[in-house]
Amino acid sequence: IRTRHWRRLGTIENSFREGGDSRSRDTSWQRIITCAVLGVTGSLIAGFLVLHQSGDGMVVLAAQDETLDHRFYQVPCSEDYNNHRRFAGCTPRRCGRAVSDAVITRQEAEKMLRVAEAGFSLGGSDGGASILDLHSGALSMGKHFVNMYRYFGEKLHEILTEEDFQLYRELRLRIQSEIARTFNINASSLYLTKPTFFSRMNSSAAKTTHDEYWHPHIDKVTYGSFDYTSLLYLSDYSRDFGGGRFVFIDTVSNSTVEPKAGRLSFFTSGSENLHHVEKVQWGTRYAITISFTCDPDHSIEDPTWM
Ligand SMILES: O=C(O)CCC(=O)C(=O)O
Ligand SMILES: [Fe+2]
Repeated sequence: IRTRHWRRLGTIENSFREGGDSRSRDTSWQRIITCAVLGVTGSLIAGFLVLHQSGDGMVVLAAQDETLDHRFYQVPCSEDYNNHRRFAGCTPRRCGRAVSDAVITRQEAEKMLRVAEAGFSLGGSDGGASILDLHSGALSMGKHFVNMYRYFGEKLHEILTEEDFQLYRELRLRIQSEIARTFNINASSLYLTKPTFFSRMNSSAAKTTHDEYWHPHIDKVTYGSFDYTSLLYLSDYSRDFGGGRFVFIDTVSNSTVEPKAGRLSFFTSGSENLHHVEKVQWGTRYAITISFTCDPDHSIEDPTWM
């Protein structure tokens, strides 16, 4: 029902615009009909927004208890992309946010969750946020990071298998195709970039600034090379953890994507998509941030078993 409402909103917005144009052809009947149509569509939009707002006034783009095939919400692109080299066929011309529960299966997410749990079992932050980066080997450890490939050496073979790396690569490729399809760009002009990492968040008090995952930020500003950000969730909001919703911060109202195991959320990385993660209140939240750039100079290889 929600999906249908969402699609209908697009249609309503279009009819709104067409309604506006027709006002210039002004017979009084046309004006009366136009006013009536505007009134009805206005209340429908208001109704829609009420329907999709959670108790705290947040618009819910994707609720944990729904399964979405594909939902896209377009937003105007920011100027950020003009401050960097532009790449034809890749640099965003169409910006927005997408959510799909149909790209990655729950079983695949469960496998990745096991990889995350195994990796984090070797270390983890003293505060509320740990990261594990298969590319650089960075793993949170107490108040610092270690290079797990160097630190654990051969012992890692007992924890991370060749198969885990293969699955990671397979999911990454699928996500890349989905981004390309959604934003109408070439999948081959998109490159994996860093940082790309597993995250584990809980309600422990922050011990260093690295634990403060809840600050609003713009990925392109924070990480530079990002053009498209994707997030793959490995656990369920309200079942595995409380708080910890992903929030897009907009001028009129904020909107949330509630994490769900296997849910893929992706968006253009500029300031059109300012966001943050709410503080986790209880439980543990696992996700993977997989980032893409249009700039081949910033591309990184898939991690391999060294
Ligand atoms: O885990 C999330 O939902 C978002 C993480 C994030 O904003 C980031 O990695 O830049
Ligand atoms: Fe982010």
